[in-house]
Amino acid sequence: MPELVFFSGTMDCGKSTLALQIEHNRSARGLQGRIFTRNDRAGEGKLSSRLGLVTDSVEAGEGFDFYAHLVGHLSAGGRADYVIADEAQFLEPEQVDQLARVVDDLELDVFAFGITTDFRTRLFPGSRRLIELADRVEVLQVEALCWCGARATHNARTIGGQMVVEGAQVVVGDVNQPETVVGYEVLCRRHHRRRLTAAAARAAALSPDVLPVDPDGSR
Ligand SMILES: Nc1ncnc2c1ncn2[C@@H]1O[C@H](COP(=O)(O)OP(=O)(O)O)[C@@H](O)[C@H]1O
Ligand SMILES: Cc1cn([C@H]2C[C@H](O)[C@@H](COP(=O)(O)O)O2)c(=O)[nH]c1=O
Repeated sequence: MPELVFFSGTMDCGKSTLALQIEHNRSARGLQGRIFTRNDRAGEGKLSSRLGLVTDSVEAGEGFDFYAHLVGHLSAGGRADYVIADEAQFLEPEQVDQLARVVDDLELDVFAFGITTDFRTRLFPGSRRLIELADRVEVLQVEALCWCGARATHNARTIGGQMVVEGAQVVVGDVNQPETVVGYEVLCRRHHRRRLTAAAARAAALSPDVLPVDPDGSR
């Protein structure tokens, strides 16, 4: 039975790498995939991983119709054995519905990859719809880690090195960026709640201990 599978996790946990591996293993056996992405850091029409691998893809931008695209491709004599959709958090809910229809009506496996929640810990609309519709939701085996060593479960956005909790939901960016640009850092929930990034924790550790206040003012 074909399936809609959602591989989800934080930023930097290996989702795009897995997408490229699935593509590699299947194409090595003569299968042909249709690869889609949206707003990849490497640019339009690219699916890239931090391991340096990149492949061409179809940009599934605003209003793009997956079902119509695949029906058009197949009707024109094209082949499609499976579908990969990376950065799926950015998809519109209707586009996720189209992916489910691709599984059910065109009988193709669809592998979607995306981050679950945004920098404010809220579900992205595309991820929400995938959780609602997917046959399976898979959490990646490689753990991204918070600076404290705990499993990273949340994504923080930083501007000028400071964690922020206000701003547009979508700002394309990366982890390990210089302080001057918008960046991201993966954290455990405890440190996300306390807004304690690696830099903030370092600064706190370096600052001199605050002495207890002397109640009668004699010290
Ligand atoms: N220099 C490196 N050596 C080994 N592994 C690396 C290196 N750089 C990145 N990685 C691995 O790649 C992962 C990020 O992969 P990527 O597919 O780009 O993540 P995602 O799509 O989830 O954001 C990291 O978690 C790490 O495991
Ligand atoms: C948390 C968060 C992330 N983004 C952007 C930043 C990146 O361009 C992608 C995630 O890509 P990755 O391959 O999973 O690292 O999403 C965003 O726009 N808004 C957010 O809140």
